[in-house]
Amino acid sequence: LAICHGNDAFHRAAFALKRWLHGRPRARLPPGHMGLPFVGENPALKRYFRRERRPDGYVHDKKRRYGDATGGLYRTHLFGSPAVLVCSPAVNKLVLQSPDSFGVCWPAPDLVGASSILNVDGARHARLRACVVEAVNRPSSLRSIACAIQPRVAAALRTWARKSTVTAAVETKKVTFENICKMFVSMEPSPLTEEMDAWFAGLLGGLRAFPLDLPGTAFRRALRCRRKLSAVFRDELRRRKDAADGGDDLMSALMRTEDEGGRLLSDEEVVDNIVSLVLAGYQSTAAALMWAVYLLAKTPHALAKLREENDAIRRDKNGEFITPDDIPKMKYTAKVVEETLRVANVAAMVHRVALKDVEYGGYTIPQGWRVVVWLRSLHTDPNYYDDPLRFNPDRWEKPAKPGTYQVFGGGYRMCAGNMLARLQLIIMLHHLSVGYKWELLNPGAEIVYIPHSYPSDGALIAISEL
Ligand code: HEM
Repeated sequence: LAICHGNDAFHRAAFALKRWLHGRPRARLPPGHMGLPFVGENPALKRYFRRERRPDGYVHDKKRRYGDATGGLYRTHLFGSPAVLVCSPAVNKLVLQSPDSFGVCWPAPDLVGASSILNVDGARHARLRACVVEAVNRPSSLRSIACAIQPRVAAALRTWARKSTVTAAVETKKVTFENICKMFVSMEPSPLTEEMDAWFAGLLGGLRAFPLDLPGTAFRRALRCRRKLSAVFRDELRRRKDAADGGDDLMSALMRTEDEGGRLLSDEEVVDNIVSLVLAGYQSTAAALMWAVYLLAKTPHALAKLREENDAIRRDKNGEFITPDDIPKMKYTAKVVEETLRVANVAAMVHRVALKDVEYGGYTIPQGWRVVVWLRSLHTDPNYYDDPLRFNPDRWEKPAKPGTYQVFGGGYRMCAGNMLARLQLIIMLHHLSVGYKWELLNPGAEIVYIPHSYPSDGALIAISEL
């Protein structure tokens, strides 16, 4: 305890000295605690997530201890850096929508890719973002994507039923990866894509690990996986250029992207972005699909309503696949999608760094400190959602209170694939609800929250055709 207090006092003193030297002695840090030297509150965070299995307890206990009057700001030390944790609609908005004050901050930028959309700022970011949004998030592109991915989803579900017992987490990953390979680089499943899947898992493991480039570390392995993935995509790029075959997918859209001076993206930029786009869109979507399967199995009345709506659509369509034109009619399905995303909290938090001292509510977020935007605490706060841990699609009869629904982040870096993620959920919910019945084999399986939230058995289900 004495060491903790000593560490906190040290950081407060360093802050006070700096403010005093800058002639602003009255500036205050938000309330909170810096935890242990070097590791900060990481062990406490792990305890809440891993041992106590109540991830929201970390923020709720801070609110209880230091009060709500802070406006949702708490000082801490997380992921190797002094940090301010933010967790209210107003302050989240400030952080996510102020590019001049808060920049992107990845623990390992090399793994993400130096010229990736996730890493760059300013005009470069805007240019890449426009390209990605155009290629995967606009109604015109979603129409062709719906055609391309639906047969695979329908076939995957038939395979699940043939096996009769499957682990939803494994199967949703498989079908999502196959679809992403198809949409982004026109690759069909092959032994190579299977290897790539394992390399992406290695890459993701490194992003979550301490960035220590030593033999045997997850980080070293992730660097190796990234190099292999870059080599595969570089070969594909070269092949397209040699054959003068641009293709019609996300890679081709990146290959056509120009800056104001008419300069095309370099090969490195295309490759960096393809790697990070797969990374951004793959496991997140797969996890959301798995949670939909899980939550519906636990909520039969919601599944019955979903089935009723989708049966009617199927009858209207005479067995043809759905298109984005059908989506406005799928009102209950849309509620299931939003509620799944709210409860699943696939992206629990996002990270920024303060580019300058920022004042908010009488406190200072110091320049250079990490800012952890705790998205999930909004979605599990009873002030914003009645009985927040209950899966209740009907709650979407009314829209969420402003600023309290941030499953895709917000502002100029809000998820560039949010409509694509929603479309994939809608397509799977449609085919699953009209064609199959399923039940959880371990309904009481514990929920684990590290490295991300999922039932400990991966949602093992028995599934058969209706
Ligand atoms: C359920 C699935 C998904 C969830 C929960 C999710 C969540 C998020 C969140 C919270 C952010 C904001 C990160 C930040 O502010 O730093 C983000 C950014 C991003 N996401 Fe998603 N995402 C999902 C699916 C996808 C898909 C399918 C794509 C496909 C391309 C995608 C591409 C991106 C990109 C490119 C960004 C960075 C945007 C930018 O910096 O301008 N995401 N996502």
